[in-house]
Amino acid sequence: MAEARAFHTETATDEEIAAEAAVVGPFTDAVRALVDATIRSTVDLDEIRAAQAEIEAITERLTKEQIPGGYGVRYRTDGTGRAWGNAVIGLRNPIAPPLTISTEPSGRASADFRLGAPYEGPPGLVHGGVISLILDQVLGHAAGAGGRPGMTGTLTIRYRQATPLGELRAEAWIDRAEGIKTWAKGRIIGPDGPTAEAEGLFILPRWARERIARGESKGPSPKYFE
Ligand SMILES: CCCCCCCCCC(=O)SCCNC(=O)CCNC(=O)[C@H](O)C(C)(C)COP(=O)(O)OP(=O)(O)OC[C@H]1O[C@@H](n2cnc3c(N)ncnc32)[C@H](O)[C@@H]1OP(=O)(O)O
Repeated sequence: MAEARAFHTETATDEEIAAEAAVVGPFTDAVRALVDATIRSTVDLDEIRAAQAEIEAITERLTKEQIPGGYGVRYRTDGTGRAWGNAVIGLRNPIAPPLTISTEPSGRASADFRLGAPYEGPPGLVHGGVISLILDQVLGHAAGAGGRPGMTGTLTIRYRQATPLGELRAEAWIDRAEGIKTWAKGRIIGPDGPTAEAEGLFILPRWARERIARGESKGPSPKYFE
């Protein structure tokens, strides 16, 4: 089952996780800078060919040892977890901007972040799919923060005005809830105000409901999806 593959338990201590983060965080930032340079560099074609050979050598070095599949989410017995492969927040994912999302137990989430050249759609503007990606995550965090984690069932975005590349903010909150369903709302705010608004329905999935019913989990808590 996909969820069995994706959720791992681990015994790493705070110190071990901090030591790893101190190395892989800056490493991922370096790869992020490489992605940006891949788009924006104006060096000549011979220089690009030479750089490609060096990058391929580094990739070969890194893939000598690697895990199968995605990073998944690793949990400790205290319920804290790390989603370091996540496409929006992942510490080890250079595709992630990344967002650092603040949450409140009342079911609110927010993040200030920057989107540069790798996230472009229309010229100088953020790709609509990237906006949807970010809102999905931030709305999901709001639901989880309120103790109502879930998988996205539906996500509706209203693009009110173009979102310029650069400094942005995302905000989300729980709008209402009923049984296993939680509706969250949110928005992206640019320099000229809100650019996109979202409403999403987050559903506690059947497999999580069954785990809770079997007594294998204390209840629907954010730890499933952090
Ligand atoms: C700290 C937390 C951080 C969290 C961050 C998360 C951010 C990222 C979130 C994601 O990106 S999740 C990935 C994108 N979403 C998915 O891949 C979800 C794929 N779909 C599923 O896994 C399942 O369809 C789903 C979990 C949504 C529902 O499956 P269930 O087997 O639990 O549903 P079931 O058939 O038992 O139906 C339960 C209720 O939900 C309703 N339902 C099911 N799927 C629905 C859907 N897609 N839209 C609307 N309603 C839906 C269904 O009609 C029913 O309503 P009623 O109880 O009123 O009859």
